[in-house]
Amino acid sequence: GLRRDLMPRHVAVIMDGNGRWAKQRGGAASMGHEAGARSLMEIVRLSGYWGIKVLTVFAFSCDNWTRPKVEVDFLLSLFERTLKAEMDKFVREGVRISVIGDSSRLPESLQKLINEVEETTKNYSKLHLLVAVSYSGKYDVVKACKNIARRVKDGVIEPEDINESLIEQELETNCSEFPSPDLLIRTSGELRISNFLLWQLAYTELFFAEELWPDFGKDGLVEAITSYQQRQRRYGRRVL
Ligand SMILES: CC(C)CCOP(=O)(O)OP(=O)(O)O
Ligand SMILES: [Mg+2]
Repeated sequence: GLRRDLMPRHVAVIMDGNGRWAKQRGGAASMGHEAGARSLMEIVRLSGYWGIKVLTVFAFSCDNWTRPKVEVDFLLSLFERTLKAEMDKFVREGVRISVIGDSSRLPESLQKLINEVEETTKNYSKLHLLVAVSYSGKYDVVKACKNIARRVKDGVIEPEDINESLIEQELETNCSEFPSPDLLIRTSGELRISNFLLWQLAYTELFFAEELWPDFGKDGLVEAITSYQQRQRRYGRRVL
């Protein structure tokens, strides 16, 4: 069984497979995304119950903007509906919500809702849920570089002051108590990072699940965490 003392503090998830799940059932992608939202709420519930402190989920990447407008509009409205529908539960359970990504591209109504949800839940500490929307790892690093270059240009810092910690403070995961994921789970059998967190995944354990995201639940999460708990993390050292 799972060992609570070996629970990963920060789990990151690339939720993939909604489209294939819908196709298997003769439905449109929207049917898969609806099922995927239910899957996410189950994983949030289990993460909080098992004492995981941070859960970062890839909900919509910068590259997803190239999908058909009908699917993009559906996904954005699904985010809004889900945030509204689940808000009471987040408040009751003490789940802090942060949305990372280029929010300037989101509809005004969704930006407003995100600000309200982040403000309402900012002091909760049961579980910190980071939802990556209009996000990519390269977007995050480029933005950090711009901010740092501006500070050097303004004379606030010198190039010599730039180090790993200073960069991490500029990444959007800086809001998290544990910014580096211990475990990354990707569903649907795809074996790639797809421009998710990049800097932060430097020493993250990777787990690839066959299940399509809507089919990923307690059994899948137990399998992923059990695999994680059996691994020896060396961080490049020689361990005798
Ligand atoms: C937006 C994101 C959560 C969607 C993940 O599923 P997907 O639409 O990429 O599904 P497929 O890879 O099966 O098409
Ligand atoms: Mg996909």
